[in-house]
Amino acid sequence: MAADPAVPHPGRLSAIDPEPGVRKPDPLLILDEVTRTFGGLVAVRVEHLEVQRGAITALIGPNGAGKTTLFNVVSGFDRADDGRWSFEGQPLTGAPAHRVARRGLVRTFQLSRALARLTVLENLLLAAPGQRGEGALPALLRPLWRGQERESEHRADELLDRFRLGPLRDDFAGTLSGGQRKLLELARALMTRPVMLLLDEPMAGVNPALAQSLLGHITRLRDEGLTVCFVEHDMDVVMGISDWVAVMADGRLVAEGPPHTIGRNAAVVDAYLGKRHDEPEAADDQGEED
Ligand SMILES: Nc1ncnc2c1ncn2[C@@H]1O[C@H](COP(=O)(O)OP(=O)(O)OP(=O)(O)O)[C@@H](O)[C@H]1O
Repeated sequence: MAADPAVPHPGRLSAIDPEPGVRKPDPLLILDEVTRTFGGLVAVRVEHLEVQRGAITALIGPNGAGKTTLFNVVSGFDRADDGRWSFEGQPLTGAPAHRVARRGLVRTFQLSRALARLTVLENLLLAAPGQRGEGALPALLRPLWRGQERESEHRADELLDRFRLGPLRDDFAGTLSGGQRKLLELARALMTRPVMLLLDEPMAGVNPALAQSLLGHITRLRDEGLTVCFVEHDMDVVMGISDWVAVMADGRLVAEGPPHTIGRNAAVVDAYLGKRHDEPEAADDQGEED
């Protein structure tokens, strides 16, 4: 992927007011009044959020803040109760996952048990666009698909080289280490040449050496023009690679800003410390398993 000169450098974000819901110079994803409730619990209530094109945005917040639910809603794996969102200037509200992915907004998933039983290469080919089904029409179109399959395999090999997974091409995905699985998840998401990636805790379970390499891969993808939004608990990772940080607490967007401003933001300190003060240590001892 070549760098697109039309993409404003993410550094331009540093000139923006660090306010929740602030307008961005080139928003790729825009959310308005997005609400998701579970029974009486309001898991997400985001009034306005813009994600800048070509930047790495970290979505942080204490446990239960609504980060994953927001990812699920936007990527079409869950439904919102209310709200609107658009991607590249076109409405995306309520679109199912496969249509969201086709529009170029792709999220990574942890390797499932079923995928662990396939080889690394098969995992990538399964993520390729236009996977064919069974039946008469597929049989008729087979010659067309051969070309597409060659193209998918070529793309898969490019990605395996890029992430240094080439030697593991024919190994079962289930035999990979935690870090290698994360690389495979990233490679799978890139098979469709997305415009924006949603990564849920990309560093979880990755050893420090591979974490550095993974961070390098993510920043290089950003430098090539990809927009990245990721949920992460590790603040070193957030500080290390993000251009912008959005903070959720109790379903709401409570703060936004460049990474260096976030630690001293009162709403962020409240969100994290308030949570701990609300939950006395004794409660942990009596708590149920989750
Ligand atoms: N399917 C569900 N059914 C009921 N409640 C849910 C469901 N999914 C999420 N919740 C609740 O919604 C709230 C937000 O959860 P969510 O997982 O989005 O938070 P999070 O910020 O991603 O947390 P973590 O950092 O711990 O993953 C939590 O109170 C959670 O218990």
